[in-house]
Amino acid sequence: MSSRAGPAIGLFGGSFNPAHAGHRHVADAGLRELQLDQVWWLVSPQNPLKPAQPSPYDRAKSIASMDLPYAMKISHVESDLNTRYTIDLIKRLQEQQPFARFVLLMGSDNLAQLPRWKDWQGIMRRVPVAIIARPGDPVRARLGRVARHMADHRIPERFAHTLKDTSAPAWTYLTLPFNSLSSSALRAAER
Ligand SMILES: Nc1ncnc2c1ncn2[C@@H]1O[C@H](COP(=O)(O)OP(=O)(O)OP(=O)(O)O)[C@@H](O)[C@H]1O
Ligand SMILES: O=C(O)c1ccc[n+]([C@@H]2O[C@H](COP(=O)([O-])O)[C@@H](O)[C@H]2O)c1
Repeated sequence: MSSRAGPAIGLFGGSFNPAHAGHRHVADAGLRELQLDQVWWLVSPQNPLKPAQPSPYDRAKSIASMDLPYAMKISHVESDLNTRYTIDLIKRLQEQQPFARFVLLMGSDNLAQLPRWKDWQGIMRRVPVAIIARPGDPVRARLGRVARHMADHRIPERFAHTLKDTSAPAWTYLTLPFNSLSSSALRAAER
């Protein structure tokens, strides 16, 4: 690690419609397993692959109600920068904070979906990525296109704490005990 290395920051993007304990499980893994200094809950203004979402400021209220530790913060930087695609956000953040060590956090459903994201290979070249196992189809995610393509760059789970100091491309897959919550299940229960 360079002596000029800045804080290790987990970028945890989501729709959070609403936020729930499954999200907290991912953010906690960022602090505990990955030993990041901070985790930013990035409220996506509009996931390009999802139907229209309520206002990000309304969705953020459900995050705020969770009483987050000091090392976690809620961020509207995607609204402020007017970015919608993760690659564009990462480029802007890396310009703004060249010494920060950004790590992208996501659940395993998003690993399976990653090939549909704008310039996903560019994302992998720019930031280390941590995948947190999620019930559903984790085997497909683990053995899917991204995992095969990036097999040589995978860090074993027992070395996950080194991910933040590893140059991209690098990724790890955390097989923590599952958390089975989802926003869609919560929305369905409310109807
Ligand atoms: N229970 C969970 N375990 C692991 N990762 C999760 C869990 N719930 C959400 N995530 C991850 O958190 C990020 C944000 O997810 P999102 O806000 O879309 O919630 P969601 O529960 O997946 O929503 P929906 O059910 O509406 O698709 C994604 O990377 C997703 O994979
Ligand atoms: O960049 C993309 O093409 C892209 C496509 C789909 C989702 N994302 C991002 O993935 C993150 C998780 O989204 P979601 O809706 O699954 O919570 C959020 O930060 C989105 O902006 C990004």
